[in-house]
Amino acid sequence: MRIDVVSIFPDYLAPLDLSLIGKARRDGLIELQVHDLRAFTHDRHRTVDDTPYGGGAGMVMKPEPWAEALDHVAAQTDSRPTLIIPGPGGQRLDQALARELARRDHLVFACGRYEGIDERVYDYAARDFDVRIVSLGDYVLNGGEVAALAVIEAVARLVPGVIGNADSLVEESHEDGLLEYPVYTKPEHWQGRSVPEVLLSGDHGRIAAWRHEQRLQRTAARRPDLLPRAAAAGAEQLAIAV
Ligand SMILES: Nc1c(O)cccc1[N+](=O)[O-]
Repeated sequence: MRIDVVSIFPDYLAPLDLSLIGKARRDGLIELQVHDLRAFTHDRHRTVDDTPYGGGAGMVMKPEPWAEALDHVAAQTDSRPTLIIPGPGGQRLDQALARELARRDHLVFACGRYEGIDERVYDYAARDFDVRIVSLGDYVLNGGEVAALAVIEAVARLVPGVIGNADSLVEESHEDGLLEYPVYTKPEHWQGRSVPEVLLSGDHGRIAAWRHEQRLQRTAARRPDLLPRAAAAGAEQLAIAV
């Protein structure tokens, strides 16, 4: 998978050099390029914003640098990349969307700042990209970089080989609609609290059943809104939880 990110704060994406994503880049599973939007300006002040037509507070990101940046990225590929523009009005990121995006060959992230990107850029980009607006949630951020980091992590970890043990992807929260079960490690007894006996039994059938029951109970207690989707996804024994 190829990922490009365009931002006026390229250092914001530095965490993508770390941990599993960083290793995936070094292993060649993911190719990541971060581009400074100001590299696509031509004035002395490297201007990327200006006052909004119609008045109002704040500044709007100028279309010209974005057009040059997107043209630069599009020229590097024969495919039609998916352009993800993080924004509060976008499709909410969930595991299903992460899985969908993980099937794409080339993701490009346009990280807006200020009051946003000139609206004409969205239309301009549709010539070379499949444009998707994606939101982390209904709250206000100062820009798209945090969202880009979250989407990249959620998507990149689904790329085959990025997570060493693919089994760990199976019973994760939201993968089949249910939250994940509680986990424990040594010591067996800690602060007057002990590991559930079933986990020490060595009976894999009992352990699997207990873990599934825990997932059902946790989902019913913490996120009952997920139960209908879990039922549709085939999470058995939902009758116990509802
Ligand atoms: N919510 C928000 C924002 O206010 C600005 C950029 C991106 C997002 N978002 O992805 O959720």
